[in-house]
Amino acid sequence: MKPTNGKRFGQAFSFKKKKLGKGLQKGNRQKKVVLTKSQIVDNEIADLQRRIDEGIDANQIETFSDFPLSRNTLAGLAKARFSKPTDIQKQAVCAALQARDVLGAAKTGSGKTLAFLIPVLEALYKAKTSPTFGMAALIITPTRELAFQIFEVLNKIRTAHDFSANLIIGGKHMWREVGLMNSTNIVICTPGRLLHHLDQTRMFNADELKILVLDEADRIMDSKFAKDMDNIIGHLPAERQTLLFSATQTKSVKALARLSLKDPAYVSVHEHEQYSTPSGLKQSYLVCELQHKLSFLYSFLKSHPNNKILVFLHTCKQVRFVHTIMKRERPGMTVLHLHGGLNQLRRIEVYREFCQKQHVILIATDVACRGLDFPNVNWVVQLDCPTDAATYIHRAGRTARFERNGQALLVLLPSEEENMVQELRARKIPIENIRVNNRFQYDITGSTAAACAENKELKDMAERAYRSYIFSISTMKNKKVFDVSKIDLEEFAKSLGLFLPPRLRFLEKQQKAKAEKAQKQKSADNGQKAKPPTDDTSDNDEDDDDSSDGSSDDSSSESDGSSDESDDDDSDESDDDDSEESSSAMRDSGKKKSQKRVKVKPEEKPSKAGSDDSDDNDDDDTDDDDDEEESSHGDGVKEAVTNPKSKPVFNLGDDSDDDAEDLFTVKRTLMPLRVEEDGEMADIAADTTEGSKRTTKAAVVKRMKKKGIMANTRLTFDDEGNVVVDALKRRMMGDVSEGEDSDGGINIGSAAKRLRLEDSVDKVLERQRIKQKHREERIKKKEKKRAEQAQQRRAGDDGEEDALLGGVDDDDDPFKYIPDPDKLASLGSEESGSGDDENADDSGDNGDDDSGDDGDDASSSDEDDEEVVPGNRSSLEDAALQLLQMNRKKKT
Ligand SMILES: Nc1ncnc2c1ncn2[C@@H]1O[C@H](COP(=O)(O)OP(=O)(O)OP(=O)(O)O)[C@@H](O)[C@H]1O
Repeated sequence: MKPTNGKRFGQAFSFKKKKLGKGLQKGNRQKKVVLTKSQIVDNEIADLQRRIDEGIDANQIETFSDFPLSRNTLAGLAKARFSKPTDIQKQAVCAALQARDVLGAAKTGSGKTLAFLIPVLEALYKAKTSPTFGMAALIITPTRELAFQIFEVLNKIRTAHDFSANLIIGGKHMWREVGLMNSTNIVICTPGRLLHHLDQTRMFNADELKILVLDEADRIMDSKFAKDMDNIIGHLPAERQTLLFSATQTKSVKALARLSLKDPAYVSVHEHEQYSTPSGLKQSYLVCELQHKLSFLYSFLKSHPNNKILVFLHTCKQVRFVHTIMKRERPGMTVLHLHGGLNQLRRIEVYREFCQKQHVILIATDVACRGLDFPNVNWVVQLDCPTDAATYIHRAGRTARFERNGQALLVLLPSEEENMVQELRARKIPIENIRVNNRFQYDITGSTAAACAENKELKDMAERAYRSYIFSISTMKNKKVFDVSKIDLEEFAKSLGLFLPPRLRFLEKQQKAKAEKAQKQKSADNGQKAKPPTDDTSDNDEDDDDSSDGSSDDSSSESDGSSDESDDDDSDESDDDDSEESSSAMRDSGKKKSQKRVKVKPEEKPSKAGSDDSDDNDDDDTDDDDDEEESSHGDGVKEAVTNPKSKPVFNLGDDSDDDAEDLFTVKRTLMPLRVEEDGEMADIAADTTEGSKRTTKAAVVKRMKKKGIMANTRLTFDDEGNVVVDALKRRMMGDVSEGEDSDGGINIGSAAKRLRLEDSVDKVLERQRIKQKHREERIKKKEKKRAEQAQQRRAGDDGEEDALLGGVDDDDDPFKYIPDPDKLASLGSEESGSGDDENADDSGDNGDDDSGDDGDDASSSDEDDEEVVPGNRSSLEDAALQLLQMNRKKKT
């Protein structure tokens, strides 16, 4: 019997023909059973489940088709050219297909991504997820780049499935993501952004979630993300499958309990191997002083020209600076940088560029340390010591991936060597010590200093890099390895091109809090009475307040030191930047200047300094408040100034706290002295320093605006203290000064323009002033000469003498011979053209003479003035010239 709807039947039949194979077709030809697509899927799922229930032996698996996987997944894998599963894939996929929670651990580059992506596709397929279903799978990673990479792998293998997938990683407009969230089956995200959506996006929920994956699970479950993760987990249904993967898997019961895993399968394929790092990875370390690191890096890059090199540093600010310096030094390869401070687009661009290029250097924070699968990296250089062995493993694992070879080099400070190497060896990391051949070393310290000297921006970068590094070291948990007291700050600053080490307030605070704590402990131990109420006690109270706003608590401020992985990049010391810039700018002016300034300080408070000296040996000193520190630094300052090398190293131990404080406060004492010159600015600065509170530049500008003080203006005062308004200057300046400030603050562009103009106006006026002075001198000389002549004549002729003397003495005005300008007004109007010419000439002169008003110029213009002496010319000429003089006088 022919089907009523031939077309439909034909479709169904041809589909059946295609899907069911020849044997089945023959058998069914008579019955002609029509299966819908949905039924075929159901049958396939049932068949897969049956195979799974029968049991899968990971050891029997050779190819992906040996797994009970859906045809679509197998097609995707084949299309992406994955045929043989790796060890972790065999084990983890088997466990996950049995719907178990999985804790997967395997060496870096061993294929963990596929080990969780395959179960994700299968879980969704079995749940018959359609694009409108909502979020059924959630993959959480610590970084955006890793999320992006997973998304790309997923896109390769999901081609035959029709699940929707999307990246939710921030850096895009929220509203765009909102649209995506509700129509996406597989969401790949970073924790912060996901939480944002879970909390704020209407209609978005995770009720249909089938499978949760945490890639780099140990990182995601550690303290940095703990809060976010707890909140996220609160939004997820309890009934779900959970897969955790990492090269350094967490076994923390506490962390796992938070995820409520149910009888998880612990899959650790390399647990019993001799080493925890890939066999193709050759690892070595060398010891290098901090101040030589930059030169070492440059030497290394120069000596490995045709390589792909990944360099790790602690903080974004270091990365920015080192990247700029390396680019300037031109090591012969493209230099890229990657860190959390870059915008999303740039991050992805850099990631792609580094993947694509063969000979390239990438300087990065730990944002690039986990999971990223850069192809063919030859070297991983850890220029800053990793926070712990796990970070080392992840960083080094960016090379020697999936059966390839690679080299990892770790650079350690002498103070880091012993404990770090011990820690690495305890984690089964084979690492050997190598030495640098100094013959092949370049030294870029000089060129870095020169670059910083000529480029303010670079110098600021260097300062930030300096601070952020010290901050990261001082907040590291592992105090055995990271000891800020062992850093030679002065030398380190020099190596970054800085003349003097920038001030480190967070360290001061830390020290203060530490000392306070120690003192409290000490007095508690001794059962001593509290100190008698002196100035000190009130000071201590202030200290308590101070320390409460931040770093007093060591443990709370401790971190892993690196500003990196998540999207909240270096929040670290950035607060200091603004407020410290002013002090750093001051330090630019050099040691000589600072010597002058700091010497003043002890004289200002001699008695206090003296009293503090007496306490110097007392541990209590370290509890003193800011004022006392300043005074007590009097001697320390002198010492530091006369012998800058005397205390190059901070010693944070009890005995040497004083020394460290001395060095710190060298900079602090400079602060008020610098601003004293600036009139009212001094008040502001004094206000801000008095209470030991630092204000930012922005705050100072605000206050200046409030007080109506114009920035970059010079006020001149007369003897009575009244402001002298230079009318001529105003006129010459025109209305440029009016446009100086914009509503939003100082307009740097117009301020600079105005200053330039002001400068040239000053030059013109100065030239006028000098001319005038010379003129007056000449006139005086002539008067004197005339008086002498008159005296001589008087000797011979009394009558004549009277007349002459009367001519001089009757009137003190030396310009008596100049006609009344009003009388000459009409003449002047006729001659005004010549006056203008004169002006034009003057301005022309000045225009040429940028170098200012040296003697030559003055004399050359004086030649013209010689002719202005009255009496040598006709009365008309004289009058015109006198008028000119009048014009000039008026102007000045
Ligand atoms: N079965 C496979 N066949 C061929 N290549 C594979 C296979 N599985 C993974 N790879 C390749 O191995 C490389 C490393 O894979 P992957 O990034 O998943 O490693 P990983 O274990 O997650 O590393 P890490 O611990 O650094 O995150 C990738 O380039 C990937 O394409």
